[in-house]
Amino acid sequence: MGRRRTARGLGAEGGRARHPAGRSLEAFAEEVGAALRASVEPEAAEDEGSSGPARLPCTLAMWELGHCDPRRCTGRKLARLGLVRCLRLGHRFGGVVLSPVGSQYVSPADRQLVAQSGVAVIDCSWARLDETPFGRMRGSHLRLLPHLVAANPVNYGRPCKLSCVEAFAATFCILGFSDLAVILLRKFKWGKGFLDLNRQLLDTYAACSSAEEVLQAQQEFLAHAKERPKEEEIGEAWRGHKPLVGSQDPPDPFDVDSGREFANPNRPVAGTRLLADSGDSDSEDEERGPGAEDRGDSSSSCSEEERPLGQGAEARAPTEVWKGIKKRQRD
Ligand SMILES: C[S@@+](CC[C@H](N)C(=O)[O-])C[C@H]1O[C@@H](n2cnc3c(N)ncnc32)[C@H](O)[C@@H]1O
Repeated sequence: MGRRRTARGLGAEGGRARHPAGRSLEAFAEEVGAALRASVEPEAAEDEGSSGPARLPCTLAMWELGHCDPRRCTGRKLARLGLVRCLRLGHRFGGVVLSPVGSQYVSPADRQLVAQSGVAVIDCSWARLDETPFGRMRGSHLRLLPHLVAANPVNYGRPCKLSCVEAFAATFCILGFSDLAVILLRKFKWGKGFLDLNRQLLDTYAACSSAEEVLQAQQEFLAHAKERPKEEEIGEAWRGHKPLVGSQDPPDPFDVDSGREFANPNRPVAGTRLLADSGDSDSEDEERGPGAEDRGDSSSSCSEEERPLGQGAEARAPTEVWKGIKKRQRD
């Protein structure tokens, strides 16, 4: 077969050449910091001599099944922004594959694997898992995320069924690379809410050393949550915890053919900007809003197999960075 196509200067191996084998976790962590700085201060990165937008220090990829409304789909938005590359069905991905059919949990034991080979998601509909060809999205490291709660406006407060960007971000937080989570989540108005909602759990999982410890931490958390009736707003969502595969759910509001109006009983009723978005997690105005950094092509996201990896941002604690970003946007 002919050589694989490259896109926008990305190497034929989807940036693998830029992520040298044997790179230490310390070196990776430094690159994470540089990526965050470059994402927050792209001008400063250029002053330091890097040409063009900074790249993420590891590959982010997705198989895109075309189930979701492109305007709402968080994975497609990341692809449009050049932060995620798209994979063809049949393509094997060497890093962690976040999958509803995974059986082992993401844990800090995956740090080296992710630093070396990256993370992929499967951009399909939660309501159409039965017709999703998981066998054609191959990988040796399928992973589930432990219990966390969605913060995107479409599924706010629902447990486990995260959007693509939330799944990537959760993985990076559990692995101790939370700056990468910030780089991705800051592309969404509601993104910081994901970290706020899940901070305690993410910290707990990040302090584990193995998938077994993560499982145990989750079980302890869920057992404790059951004993704590109605203590917190999203408690209802926790009690609704169901397996990812085989549950009888209503249509996924992210889907192409779902109506724009739907009710999510978990969504908060305070009058925030987030609530003004009528459930559209990926609206065009958001992409053009401050900090969205869209590179223009908003109509297609995965037409090419290989997409460039993206920008990055600043080596401060995530919350601090977020405050800085908000201040810059106000100014
Ligand atoms: C089902 S798609 C839904 C995408 C959504 N429409 C969006 O806009 O991002 C979400 C993907 O994120 C990953 N993901 C989300 N929650 C997960 C979990 N609890 N465990 C493993 N992977 C998960 C999987 O790759 C999953 O297929």
